[in-house]
Amino acid sequence: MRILFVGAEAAPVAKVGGMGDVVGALPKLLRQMGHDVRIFLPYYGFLPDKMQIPSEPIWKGYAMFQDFSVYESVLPGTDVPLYLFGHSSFNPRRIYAGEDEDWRFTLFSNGAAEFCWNYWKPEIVHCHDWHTGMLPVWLNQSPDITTVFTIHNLAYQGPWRWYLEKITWCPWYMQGHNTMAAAVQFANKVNTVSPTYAEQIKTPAYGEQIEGLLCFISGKLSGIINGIDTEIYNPANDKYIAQTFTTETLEQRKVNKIALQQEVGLEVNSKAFLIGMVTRLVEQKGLDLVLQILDRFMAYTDAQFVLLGTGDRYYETQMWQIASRYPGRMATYLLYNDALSRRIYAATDAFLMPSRFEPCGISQMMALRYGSVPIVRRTGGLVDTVSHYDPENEAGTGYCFDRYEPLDLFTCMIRAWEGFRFKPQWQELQKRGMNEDFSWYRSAQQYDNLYRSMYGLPPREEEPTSEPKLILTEANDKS
Ligand SMILES: Nc1ncnc2c1ncn2[C@@H]1O[C@H](COP(=O)(O)OP(=O)(O)O[C@H]2O[C@H](CO)[C@@H](O)[C@H](O)[C@H]2O)[C@@H](O)[C@H]1O
Repeated sequence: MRILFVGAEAAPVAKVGGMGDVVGALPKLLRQMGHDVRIFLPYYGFLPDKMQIPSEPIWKGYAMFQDFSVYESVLPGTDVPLYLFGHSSFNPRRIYAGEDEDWRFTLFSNGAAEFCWNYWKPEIVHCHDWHTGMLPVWLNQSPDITTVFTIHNLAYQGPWRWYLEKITWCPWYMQGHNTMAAAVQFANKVNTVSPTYAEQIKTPAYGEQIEGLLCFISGKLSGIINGIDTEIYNPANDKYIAQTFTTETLEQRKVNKIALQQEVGLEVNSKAFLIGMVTRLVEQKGLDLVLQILDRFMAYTDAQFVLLGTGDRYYETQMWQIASRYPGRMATYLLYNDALSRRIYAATDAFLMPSRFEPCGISQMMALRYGSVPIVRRTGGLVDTVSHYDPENEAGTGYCFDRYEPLDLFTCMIRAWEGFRFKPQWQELQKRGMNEDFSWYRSAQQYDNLYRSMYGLPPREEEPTSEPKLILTEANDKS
């Protein structure tokens, strides 16, 4: 099938969070399964630094009284054709956070619709999050193009309808008070990124005001868990970490801990219990809980803590201030850095993710892959990917708590800190996590079946995976 992915992010060239991972990884796998998948992405000002882009556009179009150009390239490291939507509003060297956000992403969606109608006609347009929410509405005009809408984050729902009516074409049949609601109504299939979250968003606690609508369309709503790129994120050959390792050579992992402690200015001590966090600093990620207990946790224990993240100024300053009270024991890095994030996954003993809500979560899968034991709140995709540690039966992969309460998080962190003293059991816990299979292959098969179902085709028989299994046996040479 011909499939066009349309989204605001695509790793490795334009990524802020997990959506970029999905748009960057899934097309590669779907192409291996025989689909002609291509990506449509804004031409951000920083992209020429990261990849080769021809100077001549392949097509010029017109939408919302604006001229735009489309450039063709290839997503680096893959064979996936990448179309870049060129317009001056995307020239700044940023992905989000501008005053013209609503306007320029509506223009981007409009450009994508024009592109499908006039240049490369796909059978399926796979849209991601509110930025692309108007596409299912407009493409409803074309019965030969079907749409899939993936919700990565329901909290961000895009511009209101009154604003859309001022700037663009809202057809007479359009329903929905913002772009997210409109997409949910008009997409042929709607999915979110884990089965648990797909159920949760039908309730008032997680539905972000559109739970009624999501219940109403539940017949076309499903949950497909994300994967991670197990080739790029592989502790056995990751060139960004000080020491590669596998489940067989877990002892060597402490070299990474020492290297990280040196790098971020923590006291060098391979026996210290080191907790890491790599995250967008936003309410979703449970930072208000962390702020309520972190000071006490640091005061009561000898643990160390390293944070890498950017986001709300309030959380940035609060975390920075706690760090200043624990020199040598807590480090806060307020920046975005992929290489450092890998070193944190590879060096920390535990990884903290106490999310208020979590559609899927990629960081906890990365942590498991690199042997960092997740401490998570049981919500959304965290329920589907981390199982509760049961020392008696030697089962489970992480420490979990249920209620969104500071005391529950505190208790859970203390339990992990205590558990870390029992080295053989801890290592088994790490190994179980590292042996979990989070490769994209399984998700790709489910997306394939979703696409097939839209054309009345039966699900494909499960084929043996062509992906290397995640059971690691031998450390590859770093070179
Ligand atoms: N400062 C920093 N430096 C380096 N790397 C950083 C970083 N901050 C974050 N990252 C990286 O960004 C990714 C975060 O992905 P998540 O899925 O955990 O959260 P996010 O909320 O962005 O994604 C949303 O979309 C995804 C995809 O569907 C869902 O899994 C998720 O639940 C939903 O909230 C990870 O790869 C992490 O390593």
